[in-house]
Amino acid sequence: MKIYFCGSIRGGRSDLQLYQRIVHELHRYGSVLTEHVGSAELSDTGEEGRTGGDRDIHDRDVDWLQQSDVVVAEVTQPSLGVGYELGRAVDMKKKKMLCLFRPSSGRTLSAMIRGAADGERFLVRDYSEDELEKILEEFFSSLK
Ligand SMILES: O=c1[nH]c(=O)n([C@H]2C[C@H](O)[C@@H](COP(=O)(O)O)O2)cc1CO
Repeated sequence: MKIYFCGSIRGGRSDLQLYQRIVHELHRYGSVLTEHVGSAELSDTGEEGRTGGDRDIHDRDVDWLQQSDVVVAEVTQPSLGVGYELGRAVDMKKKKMLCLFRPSSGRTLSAMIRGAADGERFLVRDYSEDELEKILEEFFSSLK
């Protein structure tokens, strides 16, 4: 199973430790194409210095998105890139998507994400950090 994980980079790295935990957990279910999202070496400037620059990052990520079987996104920290990835994935029709949001952040999730939930293919799940493992287990066992 190929998993595309979305998390904020240039939108801000305050949830980095949680992304690391999610990436670690996702390895139990398949290969994580976007492991770098959970890398402590990546700051909010992103993959600077990459040959091909932002165009290359964009094209590689859209390609990975196309290859992926499922998309898991941590959407608490608002990020243009994550919103864009989710919109593109919706258009790819057959992908199953899980968006994880922490109400304890005090934020209100964008209507364009919560309002896209259909309870089937596009899931939005409010959670607290201690529920993470259980929620991922439920999600991946529902795919079998
Ligand atoms: O350097 C990068 N590498 C990369 O893979 N991304 C992708 C993966 C993340 O899920 C998402 C983050 O978007 P943003 O940087 O706008 O927060 O975009 C984004 C950047 C920087 O925008």
